[in-house]
Amino acid sequence: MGKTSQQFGSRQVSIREPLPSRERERERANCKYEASGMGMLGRYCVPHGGQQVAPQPQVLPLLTQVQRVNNDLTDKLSRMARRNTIKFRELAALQVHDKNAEALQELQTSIPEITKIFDVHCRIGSGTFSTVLLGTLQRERQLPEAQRRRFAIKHHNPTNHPERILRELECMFRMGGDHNVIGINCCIRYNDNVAFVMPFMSHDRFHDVYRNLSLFEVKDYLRNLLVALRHVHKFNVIHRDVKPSNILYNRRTGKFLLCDFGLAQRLAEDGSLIQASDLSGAAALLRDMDAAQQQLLRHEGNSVQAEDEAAAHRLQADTERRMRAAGGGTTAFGESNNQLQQHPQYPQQQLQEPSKKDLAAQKADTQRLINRLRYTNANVDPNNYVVSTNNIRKEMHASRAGTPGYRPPEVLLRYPHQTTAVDVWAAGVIMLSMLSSLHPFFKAPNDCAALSEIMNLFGDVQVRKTAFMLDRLVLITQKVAALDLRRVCMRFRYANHFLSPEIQRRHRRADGNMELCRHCEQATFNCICKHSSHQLETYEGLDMFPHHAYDLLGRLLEVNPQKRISAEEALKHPFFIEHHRIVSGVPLTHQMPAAAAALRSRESLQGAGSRTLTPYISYPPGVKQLSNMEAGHRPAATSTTNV
Ligand SMILES: Nc1ncnc2c1ncn2[C@@H]1O[C@H](COP(=O)(O)OP(=O)(O)OP(=O)(O)O)[C@@H](O)[C@H]1O
Repeated sequence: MGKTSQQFGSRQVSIREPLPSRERERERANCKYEASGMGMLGRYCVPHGGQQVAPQPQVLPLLTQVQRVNNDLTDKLSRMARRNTIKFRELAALQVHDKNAEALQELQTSIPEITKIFDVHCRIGSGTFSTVLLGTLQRERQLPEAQRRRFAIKHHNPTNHPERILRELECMFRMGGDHNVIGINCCIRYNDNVAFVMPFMSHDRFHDVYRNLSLFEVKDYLRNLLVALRHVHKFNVIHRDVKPSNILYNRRTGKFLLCDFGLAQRLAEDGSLIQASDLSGAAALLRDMDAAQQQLLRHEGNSVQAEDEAAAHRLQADTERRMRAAGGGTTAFGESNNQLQQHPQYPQQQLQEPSKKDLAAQKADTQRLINRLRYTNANVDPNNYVVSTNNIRKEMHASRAGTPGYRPPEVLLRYPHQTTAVDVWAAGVIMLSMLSSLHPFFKAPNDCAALSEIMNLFGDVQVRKTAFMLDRLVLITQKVAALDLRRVCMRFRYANHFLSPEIQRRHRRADGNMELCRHCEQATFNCICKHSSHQLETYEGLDMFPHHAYDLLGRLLEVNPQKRISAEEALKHPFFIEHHRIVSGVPLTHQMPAAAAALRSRESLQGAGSRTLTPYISYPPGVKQLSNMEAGHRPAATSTTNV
């Protein structure tokens, strides 16, 4: 069809008219050629199993067309991605707006008194048991915004048990306002609705900061946390819910507060837990509170926020003083994963950008390790994985209060005589996330899986020994070797380094395969087993955390609660005693970004509120980049986008 031929000498040349599109398709399907390398855009076609040949003349226009279609498609896709990003943003803004309005309305209708005292601005946080809103005093309306004191108004859900509310109130009143523990200004009750008024502190979400905190900041965070725990534990109280979302940490000012005592439990002198239904102290508490309430509101106000700038200046002065005293040395600040390549002791690690394939392989490898850490045998009965070794005392009632992922082995083993060591374990889990850049580190759906996660990290022997000591027998189907905490943390934190094609190539066998450890399933040069028999790559100079950090981590995460370090002891650990050295000649602001940022002016009311509560939206990778570029940001390395 549509084909004419002309005779030129001995050669016959066929001229074909353009084919209608359906026929073109048929022709393409019949074509015995497949594009080489670059799909249909390849410059040469290769017959099946054959040699490269120049493309047929009629294939060329086809290829150009395909290229054009391909370009159009890419254009369309990126336009769609951009449209989706905008939609996501609008939706998120709408949702925030709705929830804000809803929370404000709820507070106004359930405790009308509040609106006579406070201007309530926006919602700053919400949990399972409450909604927290930002408020300022109406009588300070005439003051400039920067001088108005700010309060966090925690509106308890009416379904909250009064005992829980009372317990939280008592903890905040008796222990709060000092040693990094949140205080309370007043408590308002109207029928079955209760609101706590506390000092407001603008803070950073752990999600946003844990991956790029400097050594100095990690030390500071942990020291502050341990100071708070030491204070709480002196009162014989277990917080029971130590986790990042209950810690208010402002990276700009270095300020730190431990909050949310809703699950706190008091220990009696003999170490037994005081039962939740014991309300005998309520009358005394209310009397004491009555006396203090007026004074608190008048004098203390919101000292936290007002002190932000003063604290920042103090921080700056303090650092300058230390800088003068240190007079030089190596920096301990701001050395993050990204700075690995500039490390003086690692000059040879000029790692090139990994290709897409390498990145995919790295991601898969890391996911395999995470799966290994989180592995639970599917045949285990989650309700019957631990039995008492003591047949006489059959009951296994023990408090399980706390957040999954932060519960220590003694809680998972249903041990009734729990102590303040419960909080120390949770502090260890937070430190583990910081050192490994993996958060949440433990992510089990139930207590049985949580115990196997702990076993996958510390080995079955450790857990079974502890269980036996606590009169428990753990039933396991498979032995697990203990892992080395430092190597595990570094494997996650410096994944780019360990999985870089250069390093992998260096350790590959002659047959091109990588030798793997039988236990941890990692390459032998980077075996993460605690007792490894392989020849390991030395890490000297690679890690920003000193050995002391891992020693402290191991003590906080001691499986046996009776051997676990206390908050008081942990504060004396060499990790906190080491001096921070500052490089002379380098501007302080470059060494310690927090100090520089602290000099910025105070945030606006809305700004402070929205920084504290910004929703997370996960975008597909392409979309995320677009959204960042639109917002004028550099593409972030995180999987979530701050909208
Ligand atoms: N004083 C404060 N200043 C600023 N923000 C606060 C303050 N207190 C609480 N928030 C914010 O409100 C959030 C929820 O507070 P809190 O943990 O006390 O509530 P909750 O209902 O007990 O939460 P959860 O269910 O997580 O235990 C916190 O994560 C924090 O972001």
